[in-house]
Amino acid sequence: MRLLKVATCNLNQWAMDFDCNLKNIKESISRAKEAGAVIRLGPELEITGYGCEDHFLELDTVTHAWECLKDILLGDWTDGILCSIGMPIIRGSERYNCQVLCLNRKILMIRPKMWLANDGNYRELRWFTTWKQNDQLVDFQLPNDISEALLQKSVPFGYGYIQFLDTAVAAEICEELFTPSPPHAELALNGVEVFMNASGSHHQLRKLDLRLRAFIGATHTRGGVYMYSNHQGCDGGRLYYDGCCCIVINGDVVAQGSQFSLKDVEVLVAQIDLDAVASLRGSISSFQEQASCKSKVLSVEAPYKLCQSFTPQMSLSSPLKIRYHSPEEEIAFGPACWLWDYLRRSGASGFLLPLSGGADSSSVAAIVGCMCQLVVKEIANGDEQVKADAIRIGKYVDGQFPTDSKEFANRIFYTVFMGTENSSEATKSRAKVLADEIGSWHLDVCIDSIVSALLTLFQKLTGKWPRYKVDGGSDAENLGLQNIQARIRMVLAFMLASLMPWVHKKGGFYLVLGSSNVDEGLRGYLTKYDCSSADINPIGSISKQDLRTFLRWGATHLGYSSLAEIEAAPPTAELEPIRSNYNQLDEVDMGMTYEELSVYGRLRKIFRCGPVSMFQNLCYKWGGRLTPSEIADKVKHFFKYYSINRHKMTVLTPSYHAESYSPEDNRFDLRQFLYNSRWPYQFRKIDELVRKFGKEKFSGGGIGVVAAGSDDPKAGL
Ligand SMILES: Nc1ncnc2c1ncn2[C@@H]1O[C@H](COP(=O)(O)OP(=O)(O)OC[C@H]2O[C@@H]([n+]3cccc(C(=O)O)c3)[C@H](O)[C@@H]2O)[C@@H](O)[C@H]1O
Ligand SMILES: Nc1ncnc2c1ncn2[C@@H]1O[C@H](COP(=O)(O)OP(=O)(O)OP(=O)(O)O)[C@@H](O)[C@H]1O
Ligand SMILES: NC(=O)CC[C@H](N)C(=O)O
Repeated sequence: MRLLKVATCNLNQWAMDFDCNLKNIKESISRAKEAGAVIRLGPELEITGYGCEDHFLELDTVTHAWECLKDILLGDWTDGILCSIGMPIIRGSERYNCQVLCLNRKILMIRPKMWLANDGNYRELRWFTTWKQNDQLVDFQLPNDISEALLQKSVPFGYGYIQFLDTAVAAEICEELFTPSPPHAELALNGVEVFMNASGSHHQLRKLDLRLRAFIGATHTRGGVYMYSNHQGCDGGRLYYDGCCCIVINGDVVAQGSQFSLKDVEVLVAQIDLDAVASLRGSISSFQEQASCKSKVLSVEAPYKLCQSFTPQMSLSSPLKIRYHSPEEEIAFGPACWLWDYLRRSGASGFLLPLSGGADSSSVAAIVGCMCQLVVKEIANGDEQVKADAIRIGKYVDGQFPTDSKEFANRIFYTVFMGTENSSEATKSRAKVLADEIGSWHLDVCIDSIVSALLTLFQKLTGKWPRYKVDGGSDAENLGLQNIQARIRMVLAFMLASLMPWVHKKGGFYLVLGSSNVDEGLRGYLTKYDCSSADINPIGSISKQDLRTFLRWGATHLGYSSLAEIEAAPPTAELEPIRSNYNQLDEVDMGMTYEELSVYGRLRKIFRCGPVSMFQNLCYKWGGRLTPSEIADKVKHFFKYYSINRHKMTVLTPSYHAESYSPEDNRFDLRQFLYNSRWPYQFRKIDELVRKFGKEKFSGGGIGVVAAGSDDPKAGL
């Protein structure tokens, strides 16, 4: 037997905070060594943090990364353990995203990334170039001060593996695994038994199985040990890196780390028998055949042994049943962990949420409640960092710390209901009941006097007093009156967020939370610069449908029973007067249901449909119950409002990225914001198709879109 103990980790790095990152790296190495591991794998670009973006263009960033690496190599961290450490490296005039493989205070090899992540949220080609000389390992001259400090002049740089005396080990960097022709395939034929995948990969709902299937697929039919390490947490942007470090052998997961956690460092260790890899490979004839005529990959010799032979002191890690979170849990825990990182790193004293008692703001309130529960739980589990952060943010004194999530929420979470004459008692009371269940500091204010002050001013200016439509007013008057209420709420929310800490003698400021969902954004069913404008939004890329199932789940699993009643109520903006024969309803206002919006959203973004192909697909999907002409009207209606309102996406509050159909304009869904909203060419083509096929019967088929849940097979692996 060749017994090998390996360690991988989830690290909560913060882009550009070198001290924080170095501390976490050292902690993970220490824990790996304590556990007796001889390999330690860390996440991609772990020294700088993954999300540095244009900071990678600064020479300082690369220099500081070398300084941190030098610090690690001058200590005893790498004694007896192969450490794979991620950092940017400049060679000549090219900048690479690299894994630096170190052992016994020396660098054995530098492996630059060959296939960069460059779609969706990723833009690695903006900062790095790919390593293209796959048949070369070149000599890399270490920077002078590193070279002097380590007494090492140069190191092999390029694509290859490290040949130890008893096994072969290679890096495969994040996206490389997901390419059509991944390096591990030929590395396995070259005898590499251990693959180390350093990753910077973000959370997206319902995606974990794609990632796990890739690790399993990589080793199931060709044998091997697959180690995966990832960042975990908010490293300064909209993404939540969702950890899930794991170790897989021959297609079996033998160690699986957490997906959502408040821990800064999580180390996972497994003990495996490499003879199981050799034995599997030896039993597959096709593997033997391909290995015997493989194209050769270069290697670096390392005259060390990593394995132990058969000994009673070691046990073997056995296959685990993979744990998946339900989508409802993902909505609760992902944004909750992201919010915690944001809060503790922003210097704020808490959150303030305009709580309407409707589904969206109540979902945000529930997520903050969930965050408070996680904090209390983690402190009870002995996490000193979470405890220190919670004491600082909650302003606990005399050795006190949070032991009850409601009490903690009361210190750091403010909710405010801002009613008008159009608000119902039902929503006002739902907001209050939910706030009580969560424990937030709840305020209830009536803003009618501010609305009428503005209208009085307007009357003085123009001599006019606008009326609602139900009272005989025009569309413009009706919209104007709604938008005043909505925008006053935003101004008041920011005022309270800056002054309430002073009122409560706390100092600091509160972060204003936004609560518009992905569908409202897509349709533009929100007032620009109203309460949808906030500091951050944990649900900005989650669909209404997913939020509704989350609310039902939260009523029992988070213990906030009022969420069930909130979910059951029909969505309404309550910006127009309620009359015996009129009640403003979202879906009536929008001219489409939230379910339809989800379908349009997925077809537009995930399946890259323009108006014509969306129409064609929907003819197959909905053709059984709607005529082509009805479908054409729906598609045109959607594209008209999507394009009229696209400008609102340019000022969307920064939101947790959770959904691949997000219309977020700043980073993810890059499009123009001034459209010809009549789409004359495209709509004419649709009309031609309606004329041609208007009487035909369509049934079944189309792109496999369901309202929620179906997704791009590739996005956000
Ligand atoms: N192409 C363009 N490029 C840049 N800016 C453009 C623009 N077209 C209009 N604009 C600007 O945008 C303004 C129109 O947008 P906006 O002011 O948002 O107003 P608007 O979209 O007309 O109205 C807001 C809609 O959101 C609905 N709503 C539903 C639920 C809740 C809430 C809420 O707020 O709580 C609101 C409300 O019922 C109404 O239908 C124009 O007055 C103009 O200033
Ligand atoms: N009466 C209110 N009190 C406090 N905040 C409100 C009130 N009405 C609306 N808001 C805030 O404005 C946001 C946008 O209002 P809108 O009516 O569109 O709600 P929504 O997006 O349907 O969300 P919700 O389901 O929370 O009502 C809400 O999410 C909420 O944060
Ligand atoms: N950092 C990367 O290479 C990311 C790759 C891939 N798209 C992912 O989400 O995992």
